[in-house]
Amino acid sequence: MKNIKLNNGVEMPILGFGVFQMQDMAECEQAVIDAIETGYRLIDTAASYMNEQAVGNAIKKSGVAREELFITTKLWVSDAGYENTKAAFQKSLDSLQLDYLDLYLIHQPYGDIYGSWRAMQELYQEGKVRAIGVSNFHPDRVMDLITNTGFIPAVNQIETHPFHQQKETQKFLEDNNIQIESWGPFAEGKNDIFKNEVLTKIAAKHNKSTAQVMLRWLTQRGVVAIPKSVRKERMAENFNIFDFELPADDMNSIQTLDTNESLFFDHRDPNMVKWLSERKLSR
Ligand SMILES: NC(=O)C1=CN([C@@H]2O[C@H](COP(=O)(O)OP(=O)(O)OC[C@H]3O[C@@H](n4cnc5c(N)ncnc54)[C@H](OP(=O)(O)O)[C@@H]3O)[C@@H](O)[C@H]2O)C=CC1
Ligand SMILES: O=C1CO[C@H](CO)[C@@H](O)[C@@H]1O
Repeated sequence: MKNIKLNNGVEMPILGFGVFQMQDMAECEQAVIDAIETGYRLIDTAASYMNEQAVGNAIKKSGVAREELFITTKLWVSDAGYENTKAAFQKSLDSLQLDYLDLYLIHQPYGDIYGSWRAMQELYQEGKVRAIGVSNFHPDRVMDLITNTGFIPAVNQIETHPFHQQKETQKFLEDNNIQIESWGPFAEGKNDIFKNEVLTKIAAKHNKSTAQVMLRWLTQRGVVAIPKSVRKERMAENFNIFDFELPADDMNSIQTLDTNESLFFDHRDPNMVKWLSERKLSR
C-alpha cells in the first residue's frame, strides 16, 4: 500500500474505504471488518452517515493496531461553529470508540466554518486529531478559509471521477500544498460508468476491471481514493490496483471523458438551501 505525505508530514494511505449509504449497522460493521481484513487501512465515515458506532465496533473487532489505521470522519453543517464543533468532535470520537482521529473534515462549506476551523485547530494542537481538512470546498472557499485564518487544510475531499475530473481544482490544491481526495470514485455507478466504452477497452488491455482502471487512474494522478462496497470480492478487486500502470495514452483517453460537471450536486444550486435544511443532525 502506497502512502502519501500530507502538508504536516502525516502519512495517509492513497487508497481507502468509504462507508456512505451503509445505514444497516450490522452490514456496515461487517463491511469494515472485511475491508480491514482485505488490507484497507483508511476508513472514511461522517457524522451524517449515522454509522460511526458500527465503524468503531469493526475497528475494535478487527484486531489491527490503532496506529496502523487511518480514520477519517466529518463535521456536519448543523454542527458548525466553535462550541458545536468541539461537542460534535467528542460525540464522533465516542461513537467511534477512539481517543484520537487521523483526519477531521468540515463536510460542507456552510455555516460558521471559521468557528469550526478555530475549534479544529485547537483539537489538532491538543493532539486529538492528526490532520484537519475540508470537503466540497471550491477553490474560492479554500482561499477564503486560508486568507481568513492563516491555517492551510491538509486535505480537500471532493467529487472526482472520470466524468468529473477536477483537473483545475487539483492544480489549485497542489499549488497550495493541499491533498486532493476523491469521493464517488465510480460516480456511484451513474451514467453506466462501469460499462463505459473507453474504460472497458483500457481494462481489457490490462486484464483488469473498469473499477480497477478508475482507481488506478485516480491514484496515479496523486488523488486519494475511497471506494465503497459491501461485497468482499469487490473490496479485494478495488484494492488490487498496485500491480499495473496506465501508460500516457490510456491516461489521455480517460481525460476525454471529462464533462467538467458534477453528477451529484452543485453547491451553488439554490435547492441546496432546502436540501441542507432537511439534513439536520440531532445532538
Ligand atoms: N465528502 C462527501 O461529500 C462525500 C463523501 N463520500 C465518501 O466517498 C466514498 C465513496 O463514494 P460513494 O458515494 O460511496 O460511491 P462510489 O463511487 O464508491 O460507488 C459505490 C457504488 O459502486 C459499487 N461498486 C463498488 N465496487 C464495485 C466494483 N468493483 N464493480 C462494480 N460496482 C462496484 C457499489 O456497490 P456495492 O456496495 O453493492 O458493491 C456502490 O453501488 C463514500 O463511501 C464516502 O465515504 C461520498 C459522497 C460524498
Ligand atoms: O458525504 C456525503 C454523501 O453524499 C451526500 C449527498 O447525497 C452528502 O450528504 C454528503 O456530502
